[in-house]
Amino acid sequence: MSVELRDSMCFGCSPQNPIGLKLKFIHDGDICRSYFTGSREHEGWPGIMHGGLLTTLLDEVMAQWLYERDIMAMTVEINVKFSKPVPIGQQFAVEGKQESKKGRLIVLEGQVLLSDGTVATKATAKFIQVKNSI
Ligand SMILES: CCCCCCCC(=O)SCCNC(=O)CCNC(=O)[C@H](O)C(C)(C)COP(=O)(O)OP(=O)(O)OC[C@H]1O[C@@H](n2cnc3c(N)ncnc32)[C@H](O)[C@@H]1OP(=O)(O)O
Repeated sequence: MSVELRDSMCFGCSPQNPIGLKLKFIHDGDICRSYFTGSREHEGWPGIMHGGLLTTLLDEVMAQWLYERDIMAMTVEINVKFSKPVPIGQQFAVEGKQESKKGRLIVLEGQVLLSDGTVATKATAKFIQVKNSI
């Protein structure tokens, strides 16, 4: 990898960040997937995952999809549709995959899936490829 994340304090994935989400990723064909179980610290409305945190989770799996493929890119836009509440205390999956690429602009799609397979949240994000010097 061109940019070393080992010493990073990335809020999404660093194991060293004491207040981070400490996400781990599974690269399954053309999908990057992570699992998360929210607790009281992650709620907005009582018992429900905070939407901003769901957005962070989606942004992170999409960024990791790119990172796994040695593509250094930064999020420039993200659109999120929250269709169903995501309860805390129950594991859910967060997935990302590439939708298109044109020049430096890469569009990815993401979704949050509840344990019964229901799609609770959908996202589309635009990333711009940057030089390997973030
Ligand atoms: C892997 C572990 C880390 C995971 C982290 C999770 C992901 C993140 O949170 S990233 C952090 C949040 N994002 C940021 O901070 C990005 C802030 N933005 C920037 O720094 C700059 O916009 C940057 C560097 C991305 C691009 O700047 P720059 O290189 O000057 O590009 P710029 O000329 O503005 O745009 C490049 C092209 O993209 C296009 N473009 C830019 N934004 C958009 C957009 N929103 N929609 C469509 N096209 C766009 C431009 O029109 C331009 O097109 P063309 O080349 O045809 O003229």
